[in-house]
Amino acid sequence: MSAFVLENVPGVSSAGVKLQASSQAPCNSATSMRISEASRSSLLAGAAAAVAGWVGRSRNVRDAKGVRPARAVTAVARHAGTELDEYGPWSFVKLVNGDSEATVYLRGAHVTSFKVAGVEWIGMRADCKLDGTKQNISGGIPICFPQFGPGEVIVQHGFARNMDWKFLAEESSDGVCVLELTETEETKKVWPHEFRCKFKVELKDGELDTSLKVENLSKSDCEFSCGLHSYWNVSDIDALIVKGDFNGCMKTDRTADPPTPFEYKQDEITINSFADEMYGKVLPGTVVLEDPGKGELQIKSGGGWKDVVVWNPYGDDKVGYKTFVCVESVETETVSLAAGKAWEATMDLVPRNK
Ligand SMILES: O=P(O)(O)OC[C@H]1O[C@@H](O)[C@H](O)[C@@H](O)[C@@H]1O
Repeated sequence: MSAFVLENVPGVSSAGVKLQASSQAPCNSATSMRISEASRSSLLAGAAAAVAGWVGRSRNVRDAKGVRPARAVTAVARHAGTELDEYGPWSFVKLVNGDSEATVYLRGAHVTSFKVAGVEWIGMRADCKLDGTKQNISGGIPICFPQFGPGEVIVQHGFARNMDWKFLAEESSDGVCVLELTETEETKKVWPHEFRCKFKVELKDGELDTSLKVENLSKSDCEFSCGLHSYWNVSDIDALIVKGDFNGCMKTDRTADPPTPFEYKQDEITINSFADEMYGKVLPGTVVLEDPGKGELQIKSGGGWKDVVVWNPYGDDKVGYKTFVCVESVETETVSLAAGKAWEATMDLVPRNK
């Protein structure tokens, strides 16, 4: 197995590696778009360099630990690999492992694609832009931190999803990427804490595991709420069944005025109108999306995730409501984290294609 990280290489190498990866299985439209934007001459030069392996590019290509790979980069798309692409307006990491692939943008540490044998499980909204013209990515797996939902000082769903996270090459490896976010002068204006968030995404063959760690690096306690506002790709929202340990939980219809919790008495959720619902304290646990058109997705949430929020703007064609559902792993209650302490939560995705 050879894993590598492609650094910001001027000219040929970046385009060449993307050509190799994309010619086997394009990951998403952004990848294809970037390749089509590349000049023919740099693609050809890059392709030649890739065929020749890393020879002549040893200063440009290294593995996650800084060691030159022992085999040509052309092998990476068929085995576990991790590639940083800094060619376009927003950088992203492409992970491959067997017949699985995933894409993670540095903007928001945002997973925008997870495919197994070509079947996409991540939902992207029709109004999503990956060209840098919109501050946040609409769809995918947005990380809402340090606030889930609206607020007066911090933007809706927090600032973390609107910021560029740092790719940690030294902590990443075959099929694994780790991204980091720390405070800035801007974040301190709205949330006066020093912190480190790390988001680890590990692509296995047929599974994608994520873990979010929040460390309080301040000298005093900090408070936050947090969530993965995950969008899942579905064949048809009307046919979808969401299953989980919901029977007996407290459900809040957040569109009601006032939103009053009541006991939910089923294990299934179906959606046939605008939905913004919170199912309290049903995690850690597994929620399953049963999609007659494509198979099932197990969403296994652990650690600090406690609540499930279901959101779908039913009827809104502009955002493509029919082919996605948000089933979110959330901690809606305020977490109080002492100085020097860490909070952690995991979400693992296990799809089974039809
Ligand atoms: O459009 P956003 O900010 O990505 O969030 C999507 C939706 O997320 C839901 O949780 C909110 O209740 C909606 O108000 C919001 O529109």
